[in-house]
Amino acid sequence: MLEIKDLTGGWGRTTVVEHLSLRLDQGECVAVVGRNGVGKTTLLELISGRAQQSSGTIAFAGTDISRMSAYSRARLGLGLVPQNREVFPSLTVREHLNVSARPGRWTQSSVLELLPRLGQRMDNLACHLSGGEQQMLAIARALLGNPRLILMDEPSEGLAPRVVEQLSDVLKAIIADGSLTMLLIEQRIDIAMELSTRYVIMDRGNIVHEGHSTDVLDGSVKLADLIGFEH
Ligand SMILES: Nc1ncnc2c1ncn2[C@@H]1O[C@H](COP(=O)(O)OP(=O)(O)OP(=O)(O)O)[C@@H](O)[C@H]1O
Repeated sequence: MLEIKDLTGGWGRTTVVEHLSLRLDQGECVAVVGRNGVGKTTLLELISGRAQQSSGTIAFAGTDISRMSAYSRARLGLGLVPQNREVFPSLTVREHLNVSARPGRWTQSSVLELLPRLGQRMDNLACHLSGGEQQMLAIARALLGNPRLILMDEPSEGLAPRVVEQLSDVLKAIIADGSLTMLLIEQRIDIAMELSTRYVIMDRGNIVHEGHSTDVLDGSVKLADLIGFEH
């Protein structure tokens, strides 16, 4: 469903991702892990079309999207939940949900069933929501666009532990639903491994290691050692 070959790109003239190749199959969740600044966000932004690709190809559902605008990629079925959420402070929850809706599996009622808290906040401005609620709103908005592939950038970042647990349950439900493929950046390794079937480790703009998440969960692979975290 997504086939990235020899991808190089970054921001302006700064190259961040170099000669990276990655393949995602329909329905799987792949976790991207690695230290800060190794290019995980840039990889997602290259796929979504908001960073600048200088060479290589990105094929999505059989179409080469390398030269397409971010808007056209979204229309083809690429959804993004960006790192800083990017909700509009002066729009209400209801307005966010109305603006992003496209026909498909996810409707306003199925999204609110998954995220009931948002249903109680429909007429609140996004700027009056807590960090966790804003994250749920960013996820709701992406789901309502009914993407085939969702790119999720550090969803748990900055959230209180209790909210992180709720978020993890929401992501589990989305994956279990089976209608989506997910590429997930998540610094909480335990959550990333529970949600994903495979992981890739990035370092200096490329994938340096990959494997099955169950090997990390059962302790046969020590991910922290491979990533080079200081422990
Ligand atoms: N929107 C952006 N505009 C310009 N430069 C960016 C942008 N996002 C990231 N960068 C730069 O790209 C380089 C790689 O950062 P990136 O955020 O991709 O890494 P990361 O692995 O996601 O790290 P982190 O976990 O800290 O987010 C950094 O030098 C960063 O400053």
